[in-house]
Amino acid sequence: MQVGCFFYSAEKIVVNYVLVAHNKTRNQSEKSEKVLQARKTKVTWSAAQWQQYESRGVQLDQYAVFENTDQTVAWYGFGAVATYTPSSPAAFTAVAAWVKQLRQQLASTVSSQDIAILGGFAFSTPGATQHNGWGALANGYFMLPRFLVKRSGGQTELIELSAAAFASADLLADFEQFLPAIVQPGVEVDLLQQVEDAASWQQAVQQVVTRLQTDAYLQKVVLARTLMVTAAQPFSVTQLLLALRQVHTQVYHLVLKVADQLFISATPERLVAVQGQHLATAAVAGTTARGVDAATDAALGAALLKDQKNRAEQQIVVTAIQQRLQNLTTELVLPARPQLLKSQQVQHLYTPITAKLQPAADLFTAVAALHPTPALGGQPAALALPLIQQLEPEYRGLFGAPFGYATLAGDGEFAVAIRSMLVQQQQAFLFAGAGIVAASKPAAEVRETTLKFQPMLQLLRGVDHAK
Ligand SMILES: C=C(O[C@@H]1C=C(C(=O)O)C=C[C@H]1O)C(=O)O
Repeated sequence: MQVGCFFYSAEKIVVNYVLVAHNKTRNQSEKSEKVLQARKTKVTWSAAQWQQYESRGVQLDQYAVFENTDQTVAWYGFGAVATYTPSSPAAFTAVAAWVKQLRQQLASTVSSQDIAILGGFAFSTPGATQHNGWGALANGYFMLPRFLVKRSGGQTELIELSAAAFASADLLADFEQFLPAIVQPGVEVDLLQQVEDAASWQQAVQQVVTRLQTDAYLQKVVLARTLMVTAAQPFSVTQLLLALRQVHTQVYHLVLKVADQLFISATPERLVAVQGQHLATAAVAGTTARGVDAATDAALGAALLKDQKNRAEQQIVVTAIQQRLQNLTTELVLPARPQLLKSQQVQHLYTPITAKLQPAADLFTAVAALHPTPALGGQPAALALPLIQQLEPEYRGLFGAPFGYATLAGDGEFAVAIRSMLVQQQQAFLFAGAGIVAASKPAAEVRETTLKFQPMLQLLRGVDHAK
């Protein structure tokens, strides 16, 4: 299905408009004082109408997008009723507690399945001097949107959330009123300058390889590098999002805009999805290029499936995920051999994994157990993460971290925010990493990360040049 197409029933139905707390939540609501109002309506917007709403929405101080890889589930957040920056090392527990608190404050018959927070965690806790360009996003950032658009099961719904009375009785009119009137124009930008750290990064990779060859315990370290791109004019958020949907299909689309900072990811990698007790995750690691034609592409894929170094690199991820889910789940199911996961520029080894969550576990305990998998951190994490901290030139911020949505009912999905960048006015910081093992060749890892910059570079070059 094309992104941005909303051709559903022509009728507008206001499902809920409830202003009083129900009994169950009254005590907690009184304690936390605020009461969260919610109402929703089914919507039937055309693609053009949706595009208009989005290009107005991106001018708000907060805008967020989560679209899953086949575009069957999507959440969009326009503005925020509340925001949360999880600054402690216990970020996952803190966000879980925030979601619980929101659920207790909900004073509406709109289902908690239809209300979600959106946003991303930081990859790690920033050190005192490590914030670099991340600013307000340095610790991760979550929002409970003021207006949510939810797309799932072939339907699109608009949900309004408010801590005060609604502006009018008409939800759609409130939405129209809330959005800035002017559509952001799409401007052509010239990429002026690219600053990369390939040479020094290659040396860091060599250091890691030496360490891997001499340290009996260290198996894998994922090292990332950055590319800074500066343009003559500020990048247009609207143009970037247009290109994101146009160029990158079959991947997640993740967007978080806070004031003048914009984080974008076109990642193929799921961290974890939870629906009821059902959990789905994936081990994604090992990389090769896409071929110029079908035959070359298939040959590259077949070679990757047979390659011992890449198979070992990916098996480390599979094994770690199995171990980490052991105490949280039952009925863990996974195929014996990896498959291929293909996106625009690269293909990976991929093992989908499903399991049943134990009653005491939930989406956030699963995120906490899994992040970072050895696909982004290394193995063992206790040795790999300090090396990353020491050798990487830049703080990762949201790069490689869990980004997604969580409903107030407890379901949700987090992707691993790779193939991503932070855009601020006319500057963009791109991130790309590669799993290093004892058999890695530093020059090949530079080529691999150069390839992994391409998805975001394409967006910066604009829709016209993107294909
Ligand atoms: C770290 C990145 O990708 C990860 C590393 C991979 C690898 O080393 O082969 C493959 C997929 C991702 O899990 C990235 O794209 O920046």
